[in-house]
Amino acid sequence: MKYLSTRGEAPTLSFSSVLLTGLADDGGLYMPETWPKLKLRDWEELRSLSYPDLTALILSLFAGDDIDIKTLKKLCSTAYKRFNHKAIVPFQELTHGLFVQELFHGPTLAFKDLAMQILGQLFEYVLEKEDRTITIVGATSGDTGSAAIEALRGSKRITVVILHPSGRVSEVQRRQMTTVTDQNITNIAVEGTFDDCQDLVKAMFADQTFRNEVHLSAVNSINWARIAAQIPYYIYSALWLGAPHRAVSFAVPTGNFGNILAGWAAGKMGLPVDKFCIGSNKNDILTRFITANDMSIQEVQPSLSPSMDIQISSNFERLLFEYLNRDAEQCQTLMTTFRKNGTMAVPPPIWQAIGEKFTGLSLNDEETSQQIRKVYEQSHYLADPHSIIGIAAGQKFLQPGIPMICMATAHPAKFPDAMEKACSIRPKLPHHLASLMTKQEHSLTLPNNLAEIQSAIRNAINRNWG
Ligand SMILES: Cc1ncc(COP(=O)(O)O)c(C=O)c1O
Ligand SMILES: N[C@@H](CCOP(=O)(O)O)C(=O)O
Repeated sequence: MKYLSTRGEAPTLSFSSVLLTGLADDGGLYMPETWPKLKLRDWEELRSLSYPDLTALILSLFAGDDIDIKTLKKLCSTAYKRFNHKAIVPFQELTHGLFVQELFHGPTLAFKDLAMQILGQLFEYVLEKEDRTITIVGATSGDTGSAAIEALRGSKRITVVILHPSGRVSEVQRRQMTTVTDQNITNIAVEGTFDDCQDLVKAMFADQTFRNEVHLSAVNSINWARIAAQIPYYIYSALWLGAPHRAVSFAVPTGNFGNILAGWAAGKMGLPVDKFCIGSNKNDILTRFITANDMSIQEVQPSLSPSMDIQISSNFERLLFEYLNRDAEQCQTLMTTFRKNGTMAVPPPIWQAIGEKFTGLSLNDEETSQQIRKVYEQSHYLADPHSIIGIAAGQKFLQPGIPMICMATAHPAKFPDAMEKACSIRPKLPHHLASLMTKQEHSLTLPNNLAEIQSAIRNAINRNWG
């Protein structure tokens, strides 16, 4: 299996190289050259597997000859040992035909653990095999950072630097990152937004000298391996609800567009999906695009769902590339003008085609609180301020006879203030995080300045490796 860049000017790479490369040399995102297709007997086999084995099988279709299935099974089994639910990704029917799939039973209580715990295993395996070291610089609006730190802390081959927008993540999210003391971990609070943090990461990838000097790699969903590892839970719940013989729909609270793109990738592999329902908070660029072909960047506004306070959704580029019939030149032109002018003129036929598969709903903070309260009162289900937006989108677009699976992406205890405001309940952190709020924090605060952050990264590398 080979991978090519959405911008068409980077070398094609194998799965392991894509894992270590992160962002393509030409600024594009890697995509599989062809989509692996699941045949009828594959579905039967998948149905009989545990979640870790199902994940290994799906990953083997993307890893090609790079990693054999036996190894993948071992890595996936280790990755999911730290989940505190037997089913790993359990789901339940909330109201008739509407299901909630909980993706937050991993160590940091958000869906990021599902891919990140595997990435940790994959990185160690490939780096060991190639006898290499890397520096990972990640951007987070709250959850990717702690999941990456938890998956990679203590690694001898990886220095990890996480950039988060200063003052724009919840206290629990910040502490999950800043209280970790392993010497390979550094946190930087950037004076800016998540989009600024993500732009800094992309600028570091564009700086070839720096990139080569530090052996830069990525844990954000710009890294294809992240997307690949998020595909299995879509297949898992759909299988239990009748796939491939019956179509399902998914409702996903969306920010960087990685999670929902993984579901769409499952569709490309043959999973019958009726609709993908995007849930946005007041940073609603994706919903504006779906409903009105308005892809214009507005200022990022802090909301009750901080992890979705994003305007520039990296993975939209992957979707665009595919709907442009893989015309990398056109994709490159659209993306470059988008960043230059702050708006993208998606050709109307492409917008219409996307609109046949995707729908969108956005909630402001007041609506988010109301929905949390309503779902709790009606169904006794406590959804966090991100998950509730997916649930609201699922409710809006539910069709008779088509199961709607709403992705619950974080545990409500990560956002106690928002939960208390919405429904007067302050959910408790699970036992393993009981001391989080009293531990000492360690982080740097830096301006949104590439040179200063690169210098801090060099210091982090020196501190870690001497
Ligand atoms: C809790 C939570 N929900 C939803 C999202 C949005 O997911 P994505 O960025 O993959 O669209 C995020 C951030 O990624 C998140 O942390
Ligand atoms: N919401 C994310 C933002 C980064 O998304 P990613 O999927 O590209 O890692 C976060 O919580 O950090």
